[in-house]
Amino acid sequence: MADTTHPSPLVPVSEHRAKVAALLEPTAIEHRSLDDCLGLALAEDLTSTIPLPPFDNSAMDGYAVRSVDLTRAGPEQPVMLPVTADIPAGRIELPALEPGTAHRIMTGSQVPPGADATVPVERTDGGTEQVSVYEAARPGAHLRRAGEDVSAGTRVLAVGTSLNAAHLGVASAVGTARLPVHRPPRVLVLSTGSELVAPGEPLRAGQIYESNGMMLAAAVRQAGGQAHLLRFVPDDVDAFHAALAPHLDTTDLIITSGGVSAGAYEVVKDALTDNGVEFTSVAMQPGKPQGLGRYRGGPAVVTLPGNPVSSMVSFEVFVRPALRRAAGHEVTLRPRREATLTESLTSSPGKRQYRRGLFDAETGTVTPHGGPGSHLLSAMARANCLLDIDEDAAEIPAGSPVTTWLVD
Ligand SMILES: Nc1nc2c(c(=O)[nH]1)N[C@H]1C(S)=C(S)[C@@H](COP(=O)(O)OP(=O)(O)OC[C@H]3O[C@@H](n4cnc5c(N)ncnc54)[C@H](O)[C@@H]3O)O[C@H]1N2
Ligand code: MOO
Repeated sequence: MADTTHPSPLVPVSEHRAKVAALLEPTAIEHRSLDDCLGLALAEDLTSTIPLPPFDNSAMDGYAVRSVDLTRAGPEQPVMLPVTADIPAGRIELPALEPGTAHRIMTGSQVPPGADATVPVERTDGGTEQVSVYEAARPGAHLRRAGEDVSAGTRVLAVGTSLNAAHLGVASAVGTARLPVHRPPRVLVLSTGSELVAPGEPLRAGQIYESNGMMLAAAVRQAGGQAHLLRFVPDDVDAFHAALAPHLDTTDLIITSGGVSAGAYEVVKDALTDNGVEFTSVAMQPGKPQGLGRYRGGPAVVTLPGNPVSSMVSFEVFVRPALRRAAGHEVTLRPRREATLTESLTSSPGKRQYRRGLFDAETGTVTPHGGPGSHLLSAMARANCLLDIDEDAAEIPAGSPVTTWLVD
């Protein structure tokens, strides 16, 4: 049973965060097909071996020409040129463009030797045997030069990049089929509490629907981890160990929620205290009761408090940055903005407070949303930011600058 007789001194948020970060090593590097890399972190710089574009090509559908042949062309005095070749995209062998002639050319097609401009088809009569051109062309007009985007040997993606659609696009464009990426950390998410009922089941007196498990598993996935949700471990120490046992070899991090405060039935605390996990109280609201360690010397463990807002805020403050770092991401923190508070706030001195809020990017203001209560889940679901309020603050007047973390 949990020992409630010796409350420990409050640990600063920064200290607990550093300890959680130190629990997780960077995950292994795997070479994955691009199709399987979205959202993962690149493990090495990607350098292009080819230029982009790989060859000079036309930016428009029209006619490849020599600009000197068109110096006198105008709307009233078209210059007529014989069309001596057709160049669809992908044509490899190209005839040279002889003086006084034009080649019909398509967007992306190679520019034939001798041509120095493209005339868009709209500036011509569109002829296929011969073409009347109604506009002069400056040298280089509507051409895209080899290497204009990327020259061979340059870095196109940096190690630590969180791969998005454009990154995968450029990796494909330089001919990469597979990329070295960090394997997503494997996270086991456990909920404890005999009062918990699966959503979809009937709710009896004294029961609540389980929500932390789904929420934390989703937060793990959004952070770039691979989550396995194990719900409804009953408030029983043996059942707790038995639930963990089959997953130990395939888990990097165990996240629990609930069962860590001062009550008589704190199963997480009771099961983990002599099995590698240390429990502390952090100078933070919400999210005071916390724990961390290694389960029997194996996977890392972070125990989060059961109140839903406490669980989620603790995940944001402690777990998300550590997971992102272990998964190799250069950017581990949420975007932060200094915003002007629209209404006054009170806080508990001695505890760093994280309130939920609505950040308005247009006005640069932030409005607290919902009260400080750690059961106010629906207010958190409507919020778009956390207000990071200093440990020493007691009252923050409207108009004060406050650091906000933008969450999604
Ligand atoms: N005497 C004291 N009581 C409490 C203290 C304290 O210092 N002394 N701390 C309070 C604070 S702060 C928090 S936070 C909570 C943390 O409690 P636990 O981590 O032990 O969580 P539980 O007691 O199991 O549950 C708290 C609350 O959250 C609900 N819950 C739990 N798990 C889930 C879940 N998976 N899905 C939805 N809701 C869940 C649970 O039903 C309770 O309502 O302790 C305070 N008490
Ligand atoms: O830590 Mo509790 O989170 O204040 O409700």
